[in-house]
Amino acid sequence: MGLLEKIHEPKDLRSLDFTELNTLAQEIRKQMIDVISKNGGHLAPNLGVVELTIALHRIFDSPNDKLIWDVGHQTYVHKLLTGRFDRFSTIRQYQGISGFPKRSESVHDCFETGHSSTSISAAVGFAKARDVLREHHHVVAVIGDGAMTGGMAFEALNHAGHTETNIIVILNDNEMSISPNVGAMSSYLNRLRTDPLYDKRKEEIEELLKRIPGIGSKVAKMVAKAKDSLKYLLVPGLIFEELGFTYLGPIDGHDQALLEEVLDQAKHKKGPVLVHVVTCKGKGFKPAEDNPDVFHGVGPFNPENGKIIKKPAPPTYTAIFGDTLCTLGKENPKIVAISAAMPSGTGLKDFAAKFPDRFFDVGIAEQHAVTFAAGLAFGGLKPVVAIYSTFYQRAYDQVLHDVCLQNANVVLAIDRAGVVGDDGPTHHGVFDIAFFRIIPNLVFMAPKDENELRHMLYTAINYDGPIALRYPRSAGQGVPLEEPLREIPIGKGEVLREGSDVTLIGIGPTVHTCLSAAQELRHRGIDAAVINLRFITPLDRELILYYARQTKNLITIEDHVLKGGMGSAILELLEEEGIQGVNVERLGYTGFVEQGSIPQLQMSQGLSVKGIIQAAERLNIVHSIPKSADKVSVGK
Ligand SMILES: Cc1ncc(C[n+]2csc(CCOP(=O)(O)OP(=O)(O)O)c2C)c(N)n1
Ligand SMILES: CC(=O)[C@@H](O)[C@H](O)COP(=O)(O)O
Ligand SMILES: [Mg+2]
Repeated sequence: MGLLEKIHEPKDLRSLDFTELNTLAQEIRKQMIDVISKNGGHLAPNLGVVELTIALHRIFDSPNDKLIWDVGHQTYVHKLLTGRFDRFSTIRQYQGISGFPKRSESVHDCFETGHSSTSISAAVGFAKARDVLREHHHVVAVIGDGAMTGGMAFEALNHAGHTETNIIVILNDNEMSISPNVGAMSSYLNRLRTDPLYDKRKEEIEELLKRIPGIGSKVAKMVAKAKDSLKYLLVPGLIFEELGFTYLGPIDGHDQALLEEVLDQAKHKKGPVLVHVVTCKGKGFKPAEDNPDVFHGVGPFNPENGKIIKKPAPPTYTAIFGDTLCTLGKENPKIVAISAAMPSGTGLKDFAAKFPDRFFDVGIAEQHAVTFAAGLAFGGLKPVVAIYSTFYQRAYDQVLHDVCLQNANVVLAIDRAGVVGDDGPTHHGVFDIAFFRIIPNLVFMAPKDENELRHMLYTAINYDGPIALRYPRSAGQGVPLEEPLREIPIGKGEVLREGSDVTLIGIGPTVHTCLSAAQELRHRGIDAAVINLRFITPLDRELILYYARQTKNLITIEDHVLKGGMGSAILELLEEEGIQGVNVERLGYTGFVEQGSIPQLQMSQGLSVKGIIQAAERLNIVHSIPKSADKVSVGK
């Protein structure tokens, strides 16, 4: 049995010496490589924080002291050290442990994260509560250099500094966001990391002091001891000092003894402290060290050589989006593309390479990304803002207030719309229909397959005003890509199948589940029409009302929560038009959706052929479900 299996809680770490800790670090890395090579997950971020997490759990006393992890994708080590070694092989799996902090999983997970740049705000909250309740524990936020580019982080630093709140912020600086980090903060940190002057100036000053007869060597020792005051003079960690923080660092984030010494120092300082830790993303696994972006969030791979195991599948919607934007970008020099720190995740890497002056990676700053786009639009360009659905939540006011209210000519590309799989509830894009469809002036569409995505993107580029399209984190349907690109008439759905007994209305890829269900219903003598709605706003009112009156039964199916979704919009339409005697069944999610594979989640949530048949049963238009019903489901 190795050391790791004997660690059931942080206190078990405190009896180990540095040789044993080094062995433990190796065991942790091996365990993560083994499990993530099967499950997939955030390997590189976690390999980079092994020594840091061990040190944090040795110097601080979780759960009395609060450890809050920004984004939380780097908490696998924390989970291994806080009693979840035995369940670690289930990480990110359906009904397994989460890949992010989960309060229900452990008392050591004091705050749930997943969206970036929230940790310092939460830490200030915990600290202020501690002070009001006259408690005396420590509060520590661990935030990466990427997350530090998020506006919320600055809001919190500003508040903490101003109120002199006793918190410790560990800045885990590995020069990487998902891709190489961007922005002025990143260049600033780079200067701090690599400031040759700091060491030189420190030596020069100490040499100078030693030369002063009599007192020199004593003063030199004193100054050397009071490193932090010397740093204050020398190291331009000033941005944090000016915000009221004591800045400690930069220090080697893989030097266990040094980490513990500095964390202990930070623990005894008054007021807000920022410890600048320099780490290597992917440390200890060469393929991940060499390609930290690829191994940031990785699928299954060969643990021997890091070779990614790719399953044959049609191109993803994201890939088709990126390719099409490059094609359109060649023809139209006004097209510019914006990413919030996720150029590869959003398929914009090729566009960035082909049109470097027309691509902007703004860092983890979705709010800025959207309003920046509005500025670009009124400046005469055609901006396309590609952000995951879940991260668009961060920029809601900017979409409403800065884009739609003033009709800015902006394209909102909403990637990862629908359940996204193993990332779980913090990342599922299942609220955007609700929060975007209510905004006036916004056209909002969803393609049924990758071919329609291309035509919709073409339509969006040629449309004058705010327009959004949502598409999932999955492979396309493998349909042939038609040329030439053509405009989709705004607000017009399409009838894929005629029928007289019930109308199945899908939006996006759920249309394919409707088509499969219609086949199944036909075997029971039920004649189902299938509509590809295409537009959430403006709704194709005429089409919906015609089929509502004709079949008297509607079943809507959306990869989205029911509340405020596409089905709600159709109910509102029937009510506005005073339509009576039409039965409606809506399929979608009733709340937060857990983690698991996309098909698993859609099946378990009733977004499947079986789900539609059961809905038809509830409408009393079909009476039994043979076993074969549930073989097919939406998405891949
Ligand atoms: C609001 C928000 N936008 C985007 C993301 C996607 N995302 C997850 S991790 C990450 C990069 C984080 O970089 P950093 O904080 O430096 O952590 P590292 O992975 O380098 O340890 C991004 C952009 C997110 N989780 N939240
Ligand atoms: C932790 C985080 O928010 C990102 O790494 C996210 O997991 C990426 O999602 P995709 O894998 O869908 O690009
Ligand atoms: Mg980083």
